[in-house]
Amino acid sequence: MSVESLDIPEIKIIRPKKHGDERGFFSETYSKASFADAGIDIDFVQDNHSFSAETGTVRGLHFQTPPFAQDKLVRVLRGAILDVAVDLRVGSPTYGRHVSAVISAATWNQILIPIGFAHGLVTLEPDTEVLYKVSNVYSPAHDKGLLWNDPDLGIAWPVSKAQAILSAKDRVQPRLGELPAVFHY
Ligand SMILES: Cc1cn([C@H]2C[C@H](O)[C@@H](COP(=O)(O)OP(=O)(O)O[C@H]3O[C@@H](C)C(=O)[C@@H](O)[C@H]3O)O2)c(=O)[nH]c1=O
Repeated sequence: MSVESLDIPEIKIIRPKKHGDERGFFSETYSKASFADAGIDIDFVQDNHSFSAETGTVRGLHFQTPPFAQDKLVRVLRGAILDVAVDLRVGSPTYGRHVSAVISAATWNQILIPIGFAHGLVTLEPDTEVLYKVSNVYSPAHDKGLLWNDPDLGIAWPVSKAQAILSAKDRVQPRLGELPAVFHY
């Protein structure tokens, strides 16, 4: 596998090897040992799988607060997403800034989003399935959001507000300036 840092260096793109043959392919999509060799030593405790029927489905931006904060390792089984991570760590040189990357079944890449970031995605194809590992259990009381189209974030989503398909809760999340300081650099 290869590991590459994005402009916010804590966010990594991981490309597992894909062994193709006449039957199809084989891939170690996660190996604790290989990740540890690459300096990524995270205990993942839960796998999440989401399916979005329509192109332009926006999920996020989401994070869980301590003591239930989560690292996330995201990949796409079918279709494609634009994945976005926003730095929420107060005191970070990249606080409030974001990175985005296309993650797709075709490229077989993954994105690692550590604790301290809000995470969101928009589907770029219909019938997109996302599978991601998280390092802490789901805690509804600690599950928080940030408004996906907060102008202060300046995220170039490929969908307009009118086109985006969102959950009811994600239409009304707080803006960055309204979030309490929960993560520190
Ligand atoms: C996140 C989560 C949700 N649920 C339930 C709650 C709810 O009834 C249903 C759908 O939840 P949501 O609307 O929060 O699903 P969704 O909007 O897909 O939430 C996800 O968005 C992406 C961007 C993330 O980063 C994830 O961590 C998660 O927050 O699933 C669980 O049972 N376990 C979980 O871990």
